[in-house]
Amino acid sequence: MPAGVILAGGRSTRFGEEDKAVADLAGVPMLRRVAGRIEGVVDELVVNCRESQRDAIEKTILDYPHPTKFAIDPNPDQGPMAGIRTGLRDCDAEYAFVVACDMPFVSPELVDYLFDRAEGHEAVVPRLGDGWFQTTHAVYQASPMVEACDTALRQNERKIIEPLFALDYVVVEEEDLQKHGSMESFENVNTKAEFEAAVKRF
Ligand SMILES: Nc1nc2c(ncn2[C@@H]2O[C@H](COP(=O)(O)OP(=O)(O)OP(=O)(O)O)[C@@H](O)[C@H]2O)c(=O)[nH]1
Ligand SMILES: [Mg+2]
Repeated sequence: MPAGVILAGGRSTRFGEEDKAVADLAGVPMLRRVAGRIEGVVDELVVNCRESQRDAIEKTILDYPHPTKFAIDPNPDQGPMAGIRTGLRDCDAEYAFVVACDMPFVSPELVDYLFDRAEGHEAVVPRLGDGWFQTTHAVYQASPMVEACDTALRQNERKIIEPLFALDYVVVEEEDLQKHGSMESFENVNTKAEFEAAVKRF
């Protein structure tokens, strides 16, 4: 089975003082919820974050049913694409589902479908009706994506979409996504208000 990579190296500035990754979302830290949602479709978990976040996050995943690993950003604050690179570099599996720590409604059915679509390709990226590529809710073949990220970063390119164009990638459109899981999967929690609204749904 493939790996799950959870990105948590951001500063949660819209959220406030607290690290949203470990914020208590109706009794379960948000990152732990994300990990739990995908535990049936991955068998390895890699968490990307800064060194200073590690202890607090580690406590929340001690009971995870699969091997877990931390991929610590060598240079913090280089953006989510650098985080994807750091996380994927530490995966044992050939393919990984990369997801942000603030997507607590991630749908395992949808993730499984993205894995299915990845066969024979280097990336599978959902695109919603608004036209945005959901690069932090996507499947990548680890080694080509790491290489593509390294190339982009070397060119001082931090746009998260950029490495994709160096890969053989599949785009899964909203109409297709809707048939394979809930669109709640793509919701992300940035502010305290969004967080409180999410609490009520659990
Ligand atoms: N490794 C790493 N991950 C990041 C970085 N910036 C954002 N991320 C992650 O990318 C995902 C989406 O980012 P945002 O929703 O902007 O989260 P954030 O940056 O922590 O929050 P804001 O400060 O409010 O933008 C989250 O899982 C973040 O943890 C970064 O500089 N490095
Ligand atoms: Mg941010």
